[in-house]
Amino acid sequence: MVLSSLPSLETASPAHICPFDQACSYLEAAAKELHLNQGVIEILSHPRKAITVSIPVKLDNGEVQVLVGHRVQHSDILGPYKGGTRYHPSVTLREVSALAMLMTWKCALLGIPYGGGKGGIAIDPTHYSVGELERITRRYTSELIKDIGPEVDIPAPDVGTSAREMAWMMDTYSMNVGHAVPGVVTGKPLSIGGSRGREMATGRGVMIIVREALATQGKSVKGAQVVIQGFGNVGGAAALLLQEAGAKILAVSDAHGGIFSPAGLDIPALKAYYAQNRRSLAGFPGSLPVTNAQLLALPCDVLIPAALENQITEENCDRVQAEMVVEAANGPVTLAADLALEARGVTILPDILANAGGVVVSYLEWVQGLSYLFWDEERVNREMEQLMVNAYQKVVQQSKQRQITLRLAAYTIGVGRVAQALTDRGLYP
Ligand SMILES: NC(=O)C1=CN([C@@H]2O[C@H](COP(=O)(O)OP(=O)(O)OC[C@H]3O[C@@H](n4cnc5c(N)ncnc54)[C@H](O)[C@@H]3O)[C@@H](O)[C@H]2O)C=CC1
Ligand SMILES: O=C(O)CCC(=O)C(=O)O
Repeated sequence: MVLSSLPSLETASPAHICPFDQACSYLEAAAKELHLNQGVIEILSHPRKAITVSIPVKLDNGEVQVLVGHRVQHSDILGPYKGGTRYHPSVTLREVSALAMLMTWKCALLGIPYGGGKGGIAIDPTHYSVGELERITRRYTSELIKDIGPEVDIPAPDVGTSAREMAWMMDTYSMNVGHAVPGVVTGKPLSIGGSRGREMATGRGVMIIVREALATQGKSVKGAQVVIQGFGNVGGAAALLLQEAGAKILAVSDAHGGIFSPAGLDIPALKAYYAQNRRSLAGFPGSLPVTNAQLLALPCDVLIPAALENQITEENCDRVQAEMVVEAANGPVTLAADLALEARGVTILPDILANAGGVVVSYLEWVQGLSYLFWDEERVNREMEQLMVNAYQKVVQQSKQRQITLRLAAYTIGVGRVAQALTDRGLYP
């Protein structure tokens, strides 16, 4: 699949910045630093397989709609393709391809035996009933039946999906092959072989990276002032766990806007309010409204974009006042903004490290499934923390040794491991 041959319409992400081109730029920078052979770079710049499917769905009112879904399998050099499934209107083949490539480097950086993949359907899930979402998910899974599996490609939740969709995927796959196959997805409910700790895992990993990064700078998470964009699975969990660790959460937001409190938000109370208030942050007692643009510009120690890509751009990065940006989302800082922030001395903890807690616990879920064992949450959290801290330390060490940014350091480790495996397997032509 040659991505450059895709229609030009596909190159336009919401912010008109192509996530796949950006992902390739980071790959090229890492390859240059590592003096990789051009043939290796060529191979790694292309997803191994990109699948686009039509998903006809009968709506509750009897109408038929045909949706578009993708699954991109970037690399399986180190193991089965692994990565989430996104339901969001901005989903395109190029976006999914970029996210699949990030998964390859993320899994390699964390030292887990997976390649990289990602999938998605271009829909706003809030516009569909639960029944419609189930039919959409089952049809999408059926279309991918020959391309996924516990040893082939293992989907997980991402934006707009959760354990519920993973259960539907697992059930559809299992019905098609004729027996239960829990290992075809991770992030599934506990009742069908999910892992304790998976729901909070990405947020927990973010908390660990914030804590470690502050400690490296001789600072403590206790009292650190934190601002978080996105209050979903990742942002919500990160807010809760960072507050538990002693940080003050000054502001949070979702797609509709945010709230701010100089005294710090009470996150458990806010979560209860959000659930009761039809998932609206507005009007939380003691808070002031902020727009997403204002939120990114609030003075704070740590800014955590935990929503979508291309949020901190060339246009708004001058207004960012945080001393540290921790990428809980995938690709929230554009390439141009990354360079500008680094030049100003802002520390950026890159996505492939900062949000890896989710895929690490997905891996632990898969390992528990393969060994027919269920660990308690303490063990899951402990094993995940060990892998996260280890990866963090390796990134810091690489950054110091090579005098490069933390992002380039993370990429050189991830890309370097995949390139080495590619060469050792003899796949280099
Ligand atoms: N769920 C997971 O385990 C993992 C997720 N990620 C990444 O974390 C990010 C968030 O994912 P989840 O929390 O799972 O998704 P989610 O669907 O649970 O939550 C997304 C949140 O972002 C908000 N949002 C959407 N557009 C926004 C905008 N323009 N401005 C501000 N907020 C906006 C939504 O309202 C929601 O609060 C994504 O980039 C995803 O790829 C990364 C690793 C694992
Ligand atoms: O848990 C997983 O397998 C994938 C998580 C994911 O999509 C991500 O890290 O971006």
